[in-house]
This record gives sequence, structure tokens and C-alpha cells, in this order.
Amino acid sequence: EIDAIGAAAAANPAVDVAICPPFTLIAPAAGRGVAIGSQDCHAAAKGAHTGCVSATLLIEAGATYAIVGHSERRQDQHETDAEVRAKAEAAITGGLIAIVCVGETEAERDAGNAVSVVEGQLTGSVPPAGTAATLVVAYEPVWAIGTGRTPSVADVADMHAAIRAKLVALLGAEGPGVRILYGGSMNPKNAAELLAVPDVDGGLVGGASLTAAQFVPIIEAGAALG
Ligand SMILES: O=C(CO)COP(=O)(O)O
Repeated sequence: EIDAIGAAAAANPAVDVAICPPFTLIAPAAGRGVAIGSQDCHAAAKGAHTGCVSATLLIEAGATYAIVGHSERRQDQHETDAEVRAKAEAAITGGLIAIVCVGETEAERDAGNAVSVVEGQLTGSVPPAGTAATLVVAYEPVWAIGTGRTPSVADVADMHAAIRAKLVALLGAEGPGVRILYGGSMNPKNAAELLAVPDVDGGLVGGASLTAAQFVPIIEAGAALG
């Protein structure tokens, strides 16, 4: 699958394509035509942290990106905004591009708090030294991950506009250039519509990234939008 995705990346050079596999698959996936990222990055550059993987080790294995603060880690590992920020800072300082994930739960959206929850996560987890070149933000409503459900285009537009405004408030001149990805049940059918939303600069694709048959049409949808 990865070689077919690498071929699609080469055929669509305007789209930055990356695969973020589990740690053990980073090295075998590297060097095959598609950028590689990790699904986490430890906050310490070195030291005695058994079982954790630093930015330096990730780069040695072939990674250029690191996802930090995915909702599954915020839930399963109880990662706080401060821990996510420390991980993002370590990733960037180590030479990786940090993909910081944010997103509300269904209960938070139902209560009308989606935007304020995400703004709070951004305030707490975006590294102040982040730049357009070193930081990516991924908006992933928790209730849309792996469920086949997505927010309406209007809700995605509202949220991404709010994220952009918050990034400008936090990062000043770097804010407008930070890429904001949408994630949560993106697939070949809905990708063009979601990627066309203002301030949606790409996707963080889970299930549909696992096969070239599903992932390549999403890459091509992004390329068609320029
Ligand atoms: O969280 C996600 C990727 O980590 C999104 O997953 P799905 O695209 O399968 O909903």
C-alpha cells in the first residue's frame, strides 16, 4: 500500500502527503516516497524514560512529522494540554513538524461548548514558538473519529475560522500560515467537500488512509483544489 501511496504523492507534488504509523513501522515505511510521522513524541530530548521515544530517535528512524495530543492519547493516557504542549515543543526543537490535535467530545458539542473547548485546548497546547513551517493543527471532533459521522460543512467552517483566529492571537504573524487539518471520518466521498472549506488546509485521515484505494482519491481531491 505504501508504495502506491508514494506514487500518488509523487504524482501530486502540490499536496504534502505523510503516513503516521505505529513506532515499529516508521523505519520500514521511511524512504518509500512518502513522508513519515509518528503518533506521539516524548517531551524529553533524552534521559531515562523507559518505553518512550524522543524526537531524536524518531528522526533517526526516518520521521519528519509527529502527531501529539491525539484525542485517544488525551483520553487513554490522560494527557493534559500542558503535556501536549511540552511534546510539541520537544518535537519542534528536535527538528520535527508537530501536528497538534484538538477537538471536542459529543457532550461538549451538545452543550454548545465546542468552540470554547477547542480554543482552550489551543491556548494550552500550542507551543508559543510554533511557526507556519514547524506547526500543524488538526481539528478532530472526538465523536467523528471512526464513526462515519462528520460535522456539517458549516460547523467545520465555523470551527476552522475560530481556530485560525486563535492561532493568530497566539502566534501573531505565523498564525495565518499554520496549516489546519480536519480529521474524523474523512473518506473519498466527503473529502472534496471538506477540503474546500475555508481554512481547511488538509486532512488527518484514519481508516481511509489504510488502503491506497481509499487514500489516493483523497490525495487527488486535495490536488484538484490546488
Ligand atoms: O483520528 C483519526 C486519525 O487518527 C481519524 O480517524 P478516522 O478517519 O478513521 O475517523
